[in-house]
Amino acid sequence: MSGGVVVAIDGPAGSGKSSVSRATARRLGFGYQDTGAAYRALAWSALDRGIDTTDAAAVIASLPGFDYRISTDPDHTVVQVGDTDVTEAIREPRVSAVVSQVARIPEVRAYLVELFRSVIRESLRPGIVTEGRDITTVVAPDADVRILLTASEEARMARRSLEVTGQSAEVTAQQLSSRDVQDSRVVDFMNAADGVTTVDSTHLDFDQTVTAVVDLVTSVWAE
Ligand SMILES: Nc1ncnc2c1ncn2[C@@H]1O[C@H](COP(=O)(O)OP(=O)(O)OP(=O)(O)O)[C@@H](O)[C@H]1O
Ligand SMILES: Nc1ccn([C@@H]2O[C@H](COP(=O)(O)O)[C@@H](O)[C@H]2O)c(=O)n1
Repeated sequence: MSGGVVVAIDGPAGSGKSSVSRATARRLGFGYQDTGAAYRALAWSALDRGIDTTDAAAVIASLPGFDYRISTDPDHTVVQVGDTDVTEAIREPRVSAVVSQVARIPEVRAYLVELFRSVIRESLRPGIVTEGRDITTVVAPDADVRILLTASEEARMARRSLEVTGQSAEVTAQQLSSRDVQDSRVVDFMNAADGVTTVDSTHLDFDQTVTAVVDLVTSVWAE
């Protein structure tokens, strides 16, 4: 693992993992790794190449040609597949709708877990915040700080609806909920594993949530 502080954050869709992790990394001068971006980029790439995302063998066959890059600078997160900047495209509802289909394939998970670990190992900053669904349990179970970031389904849906334009709040809420149902068949990100601290942001505003996470990290860092 990295010589710096490793912070692992998991949680359901819309719990604030990416925005809170990025803000935490900024405050602490750490790197930031969004692992969902890799699953999204693989799903985007499959759609782009006309690969059926329900065809596990075809998705697995696409892995060796999957030329994925992500920067770990929290001020400048760019996601690329080959020469294409897919930073925005991977957030489109058409990608969110199929990403769980590629994420449930064990070979895909094994491949990406190794990639995530290498990013953590190669980080040159004093620490790195990595967020996703299985970071506290599979990718970095020995991380210095392990957090499950939660919020009630109502709060998560309301926050996500504020972001998504062009479709009704009901459709957005339904997509978020169905993605969680599919994803939780593969990894448990609703319950904190042993040694993982839960931060429930339901009644916290954004800054209070970031402060809660930063405080947890600095309490370990100061030791
Ligand atoms: N404590 C909070 N209070 C209010 N809004 C918040 C809070 N935490 C996060 N948000 C907002 O909620 C929205 C969803 O957050 P974010 O995209 O970081 O979630 P996520 O867990 O990464 O979601 P996904 O897994 O779907 O990518 C964002 O608009 C973010 O600014
Ligand atoms: N560690 C992870 C991270 C993500 N996934 C899958 O990717 C999807 C998109 O993730 P977001 O964090 O951007 O919402 C998510 O729905 C999972 O299917 C994963 O399996 N493990």
